[in-house]
Amino acid sequence: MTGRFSFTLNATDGQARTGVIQTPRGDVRTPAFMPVGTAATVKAMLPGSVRETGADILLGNTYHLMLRPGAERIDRLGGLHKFMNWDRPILTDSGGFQVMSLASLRKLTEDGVTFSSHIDGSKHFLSPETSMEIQRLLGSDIVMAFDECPALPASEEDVAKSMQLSMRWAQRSRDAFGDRPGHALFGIMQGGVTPELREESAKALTAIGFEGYAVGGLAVGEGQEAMFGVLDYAPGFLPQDKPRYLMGVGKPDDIVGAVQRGIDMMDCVLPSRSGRTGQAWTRRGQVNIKNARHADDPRPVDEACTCPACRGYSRAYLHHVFRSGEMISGMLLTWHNLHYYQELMEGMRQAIAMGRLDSFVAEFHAERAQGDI
Ligand SMILES: CCCSCc1cc(N)cc2c(=O)[nH]c(N)nc12
Ligand SMILES: [Zn+2]
Repeated sequence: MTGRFSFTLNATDGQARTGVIQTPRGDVRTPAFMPVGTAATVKAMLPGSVRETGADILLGNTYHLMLRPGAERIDRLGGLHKFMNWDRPILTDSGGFQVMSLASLRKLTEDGVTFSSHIDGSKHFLSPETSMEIQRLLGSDIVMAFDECPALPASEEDVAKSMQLSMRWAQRSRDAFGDRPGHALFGIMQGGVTPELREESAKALTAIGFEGYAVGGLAVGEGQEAMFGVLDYAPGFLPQDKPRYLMGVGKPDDIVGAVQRGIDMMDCVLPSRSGRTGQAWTRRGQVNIKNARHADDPRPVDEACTCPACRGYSRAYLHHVFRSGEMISGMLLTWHNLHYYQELMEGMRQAIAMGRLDSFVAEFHAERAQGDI
């Protein structure tokens, strides 16, 4: 595969930016929302359907794929793109975050993390070097540095120690990544909610040099106010000419606020996970389709939505198939939610390009304030 990885900023509006990440497997329009395909699938969706919602890039998980089916097996079968039938860009997380949230019997040292699989209890080891190798075997286009995301609550001293470990791991990730034209390695800023630690982390990562920079250590229970408090300054510590990725975010209003504060890329399981539980995200807020009030409602979830769920089905039908536990229920609402998220991103990209993000955001909040009808 030939071609380069590059990022072009096309317009700014306040702190917000819109641009394009060019990769050999295709362009990623920013600000971008990246659906999560944890175990080589965006749950309840075909790859072609995910593309139809407007997604330019998907996420994969080193932790899950190394445990099952195994990175070597995926490599032997032609890599993750071929394996999951998605030929556009894939970003993979480095695994440390998932180890700390999913695995058992974890032992963290300077060298890396040993842990037991949450699937079968087998023993594994992840380090910057093994994470880079796994992500190379998967063939992902954007590789994340191996980091540690401290669980809350954590003292400032512990957050500082954890961030400094992650910065040493960032250097080791860079060294192990090697020279891979067309592929990108992103560093991950840590530092909790302490400006000085965030700045120290940004300086360390910038000195190492990455093709993009993530803001990690957020969306871990700190709440939107604290998260926005960090985003009011942290993106500004990062290089202006490189993509900024806020990990694990979020609800639609989190995403809008993050874009306003200079974030270019986000990912979250929320639209797909909540779609499987009957939660629809709309311009007018959340709709719990399992609520009895929808049992006889002939209207679509959102009259203005052009997704297959809204074009072809009533709330009454969706209510019925969720109540009956039919597989189509999660398929339809996952599709609707991802479609809504991508429409929100396209709306912000256009608004930034026209210098009217503020009025777009005002309209976004005004519509949600009306609530569902
Ligand atoms: C497929 C999931 C990607 S985002 C996972 C994630 C989510 C959140 N909230 C934080 C972090 C973090 O600090 N570091 C890393 N590697 N990942 C994080
Ligand atoms: Zn819809």
